[in-house]
Amino acid sequence: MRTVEEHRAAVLSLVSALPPVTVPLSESLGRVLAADVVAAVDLPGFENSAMDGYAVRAADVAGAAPGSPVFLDVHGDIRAGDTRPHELRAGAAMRIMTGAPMPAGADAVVPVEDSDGGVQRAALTLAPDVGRHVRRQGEDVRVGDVVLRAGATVTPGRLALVAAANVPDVAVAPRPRVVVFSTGDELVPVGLDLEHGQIVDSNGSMLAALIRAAGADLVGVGHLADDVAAWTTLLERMPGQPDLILTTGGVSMGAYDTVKEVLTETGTVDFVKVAMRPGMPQGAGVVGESRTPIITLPGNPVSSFVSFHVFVLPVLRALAGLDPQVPLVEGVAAQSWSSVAGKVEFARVVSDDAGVRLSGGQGSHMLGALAEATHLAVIGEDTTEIRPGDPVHLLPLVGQD
Ligand SMILES: Nc1nc2c(c(=O)[nH]1)N[C@H]1C(S)=C(S)[C@@H](COP(=O)(O)OP(=O)(O)OC[C@H]3O[C@@H](n4cnc5c(N)ncnc54)[C@H](O)[C@@H]3O)O[C@H]1N2
Ligand code: MOO
Repeated sequence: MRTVEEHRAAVLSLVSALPPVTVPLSESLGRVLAADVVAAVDLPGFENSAMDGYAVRAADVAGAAPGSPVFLDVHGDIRAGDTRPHELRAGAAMRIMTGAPMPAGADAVVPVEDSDGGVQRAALTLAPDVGRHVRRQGEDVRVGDVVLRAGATVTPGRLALVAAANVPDVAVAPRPRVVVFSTGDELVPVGLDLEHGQIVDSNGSMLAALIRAAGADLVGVGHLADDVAAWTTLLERMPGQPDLILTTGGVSMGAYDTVKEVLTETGTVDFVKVAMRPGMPQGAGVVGESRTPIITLPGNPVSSFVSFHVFVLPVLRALAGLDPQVPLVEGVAAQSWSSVAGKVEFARVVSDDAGVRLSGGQGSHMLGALAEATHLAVIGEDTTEIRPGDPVHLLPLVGQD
């Protein structure tokens, strides 16, 4: 039997990083930056007022106070967006609006609330310190500063920073193109009437969602019956020019495990047992003239879900040029449970302030516990018993808040 690490290394050896893509900033939300972003301008780009009021020389209004105003002539208005150069004469003030450029010679702003609001001549009742209510050029960001590092995910706040830094396009990690095939004669699309013996193809919906949540592009999804001819045709003409093909089902020991039968014949896909629970039967290799990487996941829904997190997610990350390994987080067990010796167990758990608990029944067909889980608890092959208070390594689930 292969170890989890050995099989992960085997699937990772099938892929190499795709080149980064450049996208308009408006399309970058949620994407991972592939290069540092460098500011094209200072922020603020010029010295400007933080308040609606009067631009002054602080020295000209020293001594102003409520009840003992200083009177200054007002030499015009400066509005936000005014691109003309202005100069403040000694002993005068200019009305200025929030965001408007400070006139040369001014070094402070008196808010309009601390005045009589005069337009020709104003009574000012505040003596501001030098620099008061003035936003200095470059105090936030300097032109040439790295404002975001490669690897950062673009959030609305970061997007605002890049826009303000006047950078219209960003290099981001590519979205790998993935196709998914569910296999098995028992599968029926969701919403149709089920005959006895039939089930809904929930893995198709699940894997499509996982692929999208992992930041990849789903470029094809389908169902294949356990039919060798259909498979052979498909392998000759794979739609969607995918970077990765995923299948679920048909990889264990059954007499009708067609995926295994057809792909074994190609000689380029290995079927192995991995020392893990769930997710023991796995397959991986390349298919077709394009030698497209393929990962064949076991059909049991929980096995498929766990295998996605343990093997497919690192491959998608590697294709996107990211560190394949998602960091584990630490939790503390709040209950006891037993784990099988000799296999790594990926238990479906809830982890919150109350600690780590199993999220429900752990059968590899049990979707109830999957739906409630926040993490997979990674229990080493030598551990057979988890007790309350034990530290637990946790793999965060894709798409989980
Ligand atoms: N004799 C043995 N039998 C089994 C072994 C074994 O080693 N020896 N391994 C078991 C383990 S572990 C797993 S996991 C499964 C893997 O089976 P397959 O990958 O061949 O998957 P299927 O047989 O096609 O289906 C298994 C199970 O999952 C349901 N299924 C399949 N596809 C879907 C889908 N798209 N959506 C929802 N549910 C799906 C299917 O109906 C079966 O109940 O093999 C064990 N057997
Ligand atoms: O290992 Mo299977 O994946 O138990 O369900």
